[in-house]
Formats: sequence, structure tokens, C-alpha cells
Amino acid sequence: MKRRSGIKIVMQLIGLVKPMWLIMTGAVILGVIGYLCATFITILGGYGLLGVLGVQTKMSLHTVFIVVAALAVLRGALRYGEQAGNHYIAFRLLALIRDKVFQKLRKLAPAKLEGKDKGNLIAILTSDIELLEVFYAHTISPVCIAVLTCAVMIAFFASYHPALALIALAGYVTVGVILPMITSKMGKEDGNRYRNQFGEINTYFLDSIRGLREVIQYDCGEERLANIDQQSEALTKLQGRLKNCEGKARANCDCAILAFSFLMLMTSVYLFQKGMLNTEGVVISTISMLGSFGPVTALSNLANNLLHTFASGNRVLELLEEEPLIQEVEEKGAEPSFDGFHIKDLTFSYKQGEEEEQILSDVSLEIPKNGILGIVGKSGSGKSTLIKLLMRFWDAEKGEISISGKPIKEWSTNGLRALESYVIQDTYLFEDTIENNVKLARLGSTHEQVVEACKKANIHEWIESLPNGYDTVIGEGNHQLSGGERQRIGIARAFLHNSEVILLDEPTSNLDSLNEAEILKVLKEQQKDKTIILVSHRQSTMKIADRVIRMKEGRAS
Ligand SMILES: Nc1ncnc2c1ncn2[C@@H]1O[C@H](COP(=O)(O)OP(=O)(O)OP(=O)(O)O)[C@@H](O)[C@H]1O
Repeated sequence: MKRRSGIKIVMQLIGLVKPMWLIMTGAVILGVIGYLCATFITILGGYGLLGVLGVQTKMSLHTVFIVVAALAVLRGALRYGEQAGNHYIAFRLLALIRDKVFQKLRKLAPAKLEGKDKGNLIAILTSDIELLEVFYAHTISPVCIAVLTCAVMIAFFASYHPALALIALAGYVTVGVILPMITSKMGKEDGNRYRNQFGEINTYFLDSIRGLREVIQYDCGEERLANIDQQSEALTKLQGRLKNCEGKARANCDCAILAFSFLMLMTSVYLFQKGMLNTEGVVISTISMLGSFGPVTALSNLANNLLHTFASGNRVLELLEEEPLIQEVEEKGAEPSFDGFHIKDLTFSYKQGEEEEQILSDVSLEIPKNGILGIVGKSGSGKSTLIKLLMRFWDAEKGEISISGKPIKEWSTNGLRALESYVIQDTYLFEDTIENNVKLARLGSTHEQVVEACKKANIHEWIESLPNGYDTVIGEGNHQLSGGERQRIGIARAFLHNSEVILLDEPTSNLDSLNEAEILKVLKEQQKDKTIILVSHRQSTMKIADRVIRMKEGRAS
């Protein structure tokens, strides 16, 4: 994983706030005034104390009480405004980032996502993005607020004596900049490791749940459980180290505040002895120093959370910057006028790190418009790969596939996908009604069109036999479908999509011979005005093909 510096991550994350800078400015202004109100409540307390002790000050005791009450009310209102503004920005931005991540995933799919660690992706989509809330709601404006509030306070100290202003400046820089920098340096590695291990444990968990049947059958539950325990323990250890670092940071911060306040007291007493400061100056400057660390302490505490936030930010930015393997052509509505597939010298290999295994070499093939082409060949001979290349899930490294005289990588990607329907062995069902699951192939189609597609896929009667018919909710945790039922829903989708080209990769592998025969009959009827490409190991399925080609050692014959 690419490691960005903290500054680079911050700059890139701040870049996303641009559309909301007005609200951010408002929140900062409210925050600065709010913190000054809080600090001056303490300072006015000092004036009040001096008044009670009979020392002559700039303000009467009566005025002090009224102003303190007014500042307290104002502080509450301002704090509310600042927090509301910051959280509004943060949650709007999280929605925006999620949207960007989903758009990116769509572009990366399927070529770049096939080999990706799914648990890690889930961790990025959920907890990593969620953690950026800390950055947007509790980092940007607190930094601005701290800088502005400290500037006002330094000017206030300077009104008593420049030396006091210098001590205040040194105190604010130490607590708000130097200590947080040391803390984040100390915990950066652990922060990154924690986020990555969290992703890994997610993947392992997900894998164990998905493969539960195999785990039970081969009795390896204990071993997986032990692995989960081991990973959780490692995670707990890392978390312990991070908390330890956090604790040290808090302790250092408190020590620094006390040390600088003590230095302020000593210096003001010294100046008093030299006649350069009055009693009011000594008391007020010391109280002000103690009471004005609020905004910089907020920064110091942030450094602890930022360890996680930077690691999460890095992972989210990494995903957003990932380049898709194929560049999509965006030209709305430009569907190719289909005249068949013209495949010339097609060579392709999947790249996995440094390794490359050639799957197709110099395949040349003419697939005419309309009719059924069967593709057979040994397992692993590249049949599915050829189909995926026709869908342009990958680009060929040499040679090309063209339609109407133009390579498919120059046709609009949406247009190409609208031209083709792709049915695979294992259809994915979303947690939704059967009707919506089928409608996915053509949003906006009517109930009658869905029923017609399901009738062709020989699944209508089964759907009607369910208590809720087409409104039955299927998918994970709901009505579970058999392999054959899933496959027929996949075929119904392809019929509803009603595209000119239908690519079928082992479409009948889970069907009994009765269902297979019914579906093949419908496919055969469609061959007049559809181009059907069929990959299957079943001889019974291949019978409907007009022409059958064989894949062997990366070539078609
Ligand atoms: N996404 C991928 N990344 C890397 N290698 C892959 C990928 N998909 C397939 N392969 C490899 O490419 C080779 C051809 O796979 P393909 O699925 O095209 O074969 P097939 O002829 O359809 O096999 P089967 O009949 O078993 O479905 C296999 O060795 C497979 O391991």
C-alpha cells in the first residue's frame, strides 16, 4: 500500500471540503467566539476575585457578574452552532465520499475487484469512511479555531507584557503542535497496522461464514476459531499499544499545561518585583494561561484519534486513486449496430503481480449475427475468458474484437453492455423481491414483462406457487433458492433484458433435464433474431447450437 505523509493525507482530505467552505467558515467564527467566551469567563472570575480582595481593577464586581452570565449563555449557543455546522459538513462529506467510493468500485469492477480482499473493502466502506467523521467534524475547524483563539490570547497577554505573550506562544505551540506531532509519529505505524489488521480479520470472518458448509463438513471449525482468536488477540494488543500511546500523550499534555502556567506565574511575579506589572497583571495572566488551553488541548487530544483517521484516510484515498484496468467510454445511447463479432489475433493473459499466464493466444473467429454458437473445451481452456472479453470486462493485450468495423473498446461501454446479456452459472440474488430481482435487467419494465420473461425461463409456475408470489423476498437471510431456481432467475433476467446478444456460461448446469429442455426450446426459438453464445460441458445443451467451436491450448478451432 502506498504510504502518504500525514500532511498529504490532510491536504487531500481538505480538498474535498471545498464545496462547503462557507459553512466551515461560519463554524470557525462561531467556534473562535465561543472559545473566547469560555476563556474570558475564567479571566473575569480572576477580576471578580481581585474585586472581592479589594484590588482596584478595570471592571466593577457588578459588571463582572453580568458579563460572566451573558458570556455563559452566549458560549452555549455558539458551541451549539459550531458543532451543528461541523457535523453537517462531516456527514454531508461522508455521504459524498461513499458516493465517490461506490462510483470507483463500479469502475474497478469486475477486472480489478475479482482478486480483491472483500473483507478489507467492507472495512473501507464502513468503518474507515465513518472514521473520517473525526477529521471533518473535529479536526479542520478546531485547528482554525485554535490558531485564531491563540492569536487573540497572545495579543491579550502582550497588553500586559511582551514576555508573557512569548510564554503563551511557546505553551500553545508545545501543546497544540509539538506534542501532537510526537504522538502521531510514535503511533503512526501501529495506527496503520491496526486498520489493515482490522480489514484482514473482516476478510477471514467473512470467508469463514461463506464457507461454513465446508468448515462443518471437513471439521475445521476449531482451527478457524483458533485463527480468529489469534487475530483478535493481535488486534487487542495493537489497540492496547495505541491506547498506551494515547494515555502518555494526555499525561504529557497536562504536564506541559501546568509547566507553562507555572512559568507564567514565575515570570509575572518577577515582572511584578521589577515594577513592570501590577497585582492584576500577575493574577489575570496566570489564570488566563491556565484557562486558555482549551482549543489547543482539543488539538492535542485529536492527535490520538488522528492516528486512526490518517490510516483510514490513506486506505480510502488509495481506493479512490486506483486506476481501473479498462477505461470506460462514456457516450450515452451509442449502442453498436450489431453485425456479429469479428475476433482477430486475440491474445490475453491475466496479470497477477509479476506473474502472467497466457490464456488465449492468437484467437481469430467470426461470430455471425443471429444463430447459436457453442463453445466447448477442457476446464481452464479459456471459454469463460473469451465470453468476458466479449463483454469487455478486460481488454485484450494483442489483437481485437470488433463490431461494425470498430473495436469494442471504442464503443460506448454502456452501449456495449446494453447490447449483451450475460448469464453465469451462479446467479447473484439481491435481498429484494423476486420481481425486483428480475427487473434489475431492465429497470422500468412492467409486471407483465417480468412474468413473460419468467415464463420463458420456466420459473413462473414455481414463483406463483409461493405464498407471496412475485413479492416474495429472496436473498441472504430470506427465502433461499436452490441452484436451479437461481439459475432460472438469471435466465429470466437475460430474457427481460432482451438484448441482441445473449452470452450464456454454463446456463443449465444446475437444471434437471426437464427444465433444461424447456429453456433450450425457448433459446432455439430466439435464434432467428438473436445471437446466442453458449458455453457448456453438457452435450444435451450443445445440441441446440448451429456451430460448435473447441478451445484448446488457448486457440479456437
Ligand atoms: N480473474 C482471474 N484472474 C486470474 N486468472 C484467472 C481469472 N479467471 C480465470 N483465470 C484462469 O484462467 C484460466 C481460464 O479460465 P476460464 O474460466 O476462462 O476457463 P474455462 O474454460 O471457462 O473453464 P471451466 O470450463 O472450468 O469453467 C484458468 O486457468 C483460470 O484459473
